[in-house]
Amino acid sequence: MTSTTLEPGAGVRGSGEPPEGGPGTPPAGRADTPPAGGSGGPLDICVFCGAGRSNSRAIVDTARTTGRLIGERGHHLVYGGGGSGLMGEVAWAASESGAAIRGIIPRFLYERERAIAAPVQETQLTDTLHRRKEHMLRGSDAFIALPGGYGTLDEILEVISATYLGRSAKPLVLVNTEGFWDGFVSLVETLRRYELVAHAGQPVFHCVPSPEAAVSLVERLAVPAA
Ligand SMILES: CC(C)=CCNc1ncnc2c1ncn2[C@@H]1O[C@H](COP(=O)(O)O)[C@@H](O)[C@H]1O
Repeated sequence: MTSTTLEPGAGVRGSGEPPEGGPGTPPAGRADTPPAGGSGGPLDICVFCGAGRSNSRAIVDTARTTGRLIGERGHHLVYGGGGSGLMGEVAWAASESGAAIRGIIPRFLYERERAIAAPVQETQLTDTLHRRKEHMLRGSDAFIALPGGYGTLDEILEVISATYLGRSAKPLVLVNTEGFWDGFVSLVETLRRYELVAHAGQPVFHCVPSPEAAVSLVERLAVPAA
């Protein structure tokens, strides 16, 4: 059974068949003890990751493991709605382990990112990338970022900005497979060193070595919506 939530003016699309084929812990956004969350209920976990597939076996495995864990632990997946690349890997693994899945995708990306091949139960079509991010931020309890490209960076910075400006308290956890995020963490340290960003009231992001650590951390920090 699939359903699609629409923005005004958006077209209805469904979901379809499966796609083809199926280190370290750098300093987090901040080192202080995070606030207690974790009521133990199911979370709407939004996963940001690449629409491409990556040439790294470890990164593809990270995507699959993240999706699998979300389903196995009884959580729901919110993601960018694509059916190919790392997004497709997360979604199919989550689906195979029983997760409810909501895909949020701009209409203009629906075909390009093979949303028809994604195992979503609910597809939300938006008019713009901006609206997609708004829905992801508002409709999720926590965010896990896997390796990705410009779009993933954009999504991460959207959450970081909202947290930094005190407009969100939802945790963001970066999965640092093969040190993928080391350069990003280092850039943030540079911004701090030059006093162009300050410490926010809470960590603006966390960085962990594995999907297991990421899911455990969001379970501890996130507060499910009532
Ligand atoms: C430099 C910069 C931040 C550019 C902003 N560019 C973007 N902004 C928002 N979403 C995007 C952007 N580029 C790609 N996306 C979308 O974000 C998702 C992840 O993209 P990516 O593979 O990480 O790439 C894909 O659905 C992709 O189509």
